[in-house]
Amino acid sequence: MTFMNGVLCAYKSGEIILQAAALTVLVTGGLTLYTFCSKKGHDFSFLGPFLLCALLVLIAFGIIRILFPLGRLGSLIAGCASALVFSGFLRYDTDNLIKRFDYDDYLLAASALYSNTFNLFLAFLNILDDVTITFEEYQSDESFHGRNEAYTAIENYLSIDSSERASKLKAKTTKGMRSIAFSMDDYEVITDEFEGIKVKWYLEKQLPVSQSISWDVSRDEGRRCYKLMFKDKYRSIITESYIPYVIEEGKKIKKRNKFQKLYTNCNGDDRDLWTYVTFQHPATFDAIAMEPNKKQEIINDLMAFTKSKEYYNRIGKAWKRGYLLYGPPGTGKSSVIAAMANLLHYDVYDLELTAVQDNTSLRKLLIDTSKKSIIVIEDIDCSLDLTGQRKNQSKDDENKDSKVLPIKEMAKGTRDKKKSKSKVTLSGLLNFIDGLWSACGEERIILFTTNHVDKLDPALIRRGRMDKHIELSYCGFEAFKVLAKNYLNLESHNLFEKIRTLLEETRMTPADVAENLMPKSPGLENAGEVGLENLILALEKAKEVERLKAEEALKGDGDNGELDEEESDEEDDEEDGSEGEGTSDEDEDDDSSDEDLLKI
Ligand SMILES: Nc1ncnc2c1ncn2[C@@H]1O[C@H](COP(=O)(O)OP(=O)(O)OP(=O)(O)O)[C@@H](O)[C@H]1O
Repeated sequence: MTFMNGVLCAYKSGEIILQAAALTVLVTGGLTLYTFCSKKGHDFSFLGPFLLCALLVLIAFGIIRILFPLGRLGSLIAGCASALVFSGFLRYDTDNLIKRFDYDDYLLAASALYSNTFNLFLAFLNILDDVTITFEEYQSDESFHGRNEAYTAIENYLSIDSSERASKLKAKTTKGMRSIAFSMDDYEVITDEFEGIKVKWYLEKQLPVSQSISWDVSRDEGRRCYKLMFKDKYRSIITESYIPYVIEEGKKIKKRNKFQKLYTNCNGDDRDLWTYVTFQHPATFDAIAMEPNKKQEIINDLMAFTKSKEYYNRIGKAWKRGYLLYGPPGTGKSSVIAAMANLLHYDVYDLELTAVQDNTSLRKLLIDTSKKSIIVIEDIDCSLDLTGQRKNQSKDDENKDSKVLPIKEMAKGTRDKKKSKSKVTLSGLLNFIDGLWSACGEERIILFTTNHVDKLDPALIRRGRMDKHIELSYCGFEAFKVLAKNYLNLESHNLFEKIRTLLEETRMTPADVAENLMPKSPGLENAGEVGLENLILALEKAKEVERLKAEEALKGDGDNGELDEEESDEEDDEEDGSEGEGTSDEDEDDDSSDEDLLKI
């Protein structure tokens, strides 16, 4: 009984235990005194049968409460009734001890008195009991594998400092998490404090009700629930402020601990649509060389998107946003994607269209992406042939007939052969972006990159599908300053002005600027100056090459006159035809283009 008492007290707040103990001492002392004082007066032996009946009723009520929990009111009634019954027993047993028991019965009388006092204490404990809120691990209305999000958040929240707060801990490593996670063990109690209010968290393990075979291993070993205990007077603070706070904090901790993932659909394994590796790209917006205003605009746009759930609901649109990043190679398109993922802490799904068999597979891939993710299709102009097939088909046939294939055509032939396996259509892709299926899952960013924005089908990149078009261009002076700060830790230098002039006169990608700035040997003393001089040399060289090219072009124009013009026209036509691209085609085929099979 003493042991049981100890266990029970461990799960109650100290204040309640003290109050219950004080009440017990008061009632026990008062009744004993009264019985002693009325030693010769009243005879309480008549109470025996009544108390026995009352005890049986109490036991029956207890069983009913186990089968049909009657909530707080039930425990209040049970507490008051048992306080009365055991006060009666105390009175009755003390009376027996004084008047009827002889020396041999004292042991029995002492145990009876101890048991009465203990039950009285329990009754008071029951009356003064804390409010308890239970958070089940699995909710009955959720899908078979669904875990209660609140339970997971609480688990994460309690894992902070749990190694100091709980005496028995569980340690686990989870795929995709940064470190070993400690959490309180079953039947452990952790005390927490919120705005000066003390609460207790208790982890209870419920044994499985049915012994039926389940494929879900985690559920076979029994479900768990967290019980939050607090005093009734704090009910509103706890339910309105503390619990939302715990859940919010728990989610943040999960986000902090979680590794971002980089998924790919090129896995060669039919079982999993996506396979992933840990996403560890270090790019941040601070390191992106770009006009500061433009950079800030992108950051603001992304942040606004993450907070726009209500807004998207109100206007009746799926909560997703399309970005088109375009610009020459080496201007930082991939780096911006990585910076976006790091800023938002989203997973990245790198969708390789050439590996998707058909529209159905594309839809399956979409459904299988998680929320809070960025779906990327890089170099979309290389993945898709967007100008319709009829013209290309005839061109392909022509190519097949030709005996000697130029290297470019041979390469294209191999690529097309690979592409022909895929039957993804433009309409399939458009549906992927903003069709009915695109609304499965929320908080998603769809991102296309291209080096040739002019070659893309307008339907693919119209506003609404690709909401924001971001051009990444050659390095300007502001972008250079970011690179100089990052690569050389230089914010100003007397060579900056010269570089500014050269950058205005010639075009160089941020990738090339970065490469020139990068110190070539570690620990160089004047690395900053050497880097800047390297860049100046490279810029002057690039300027000279551009000048020579321009001169040659001018000279060529003068020599060849009209003949060259005709030839170049023919070349252009050929090129347009062979690549299957051109705005006029798009216009002609505008309506049918959505339905056309894309060569992937
Ligand atoms: N705007 C930029 N800011 C900072 N670094 C850049 C920028 N552009 C390019 N770089 C540097 O150049 C390298 C290549 O850039 P990145 O791959 O992002 O260019 P890209 O435009 O995606 O090229 P591609 O079109 O060929 O894929 C990066 O590793 C990065 O270090």
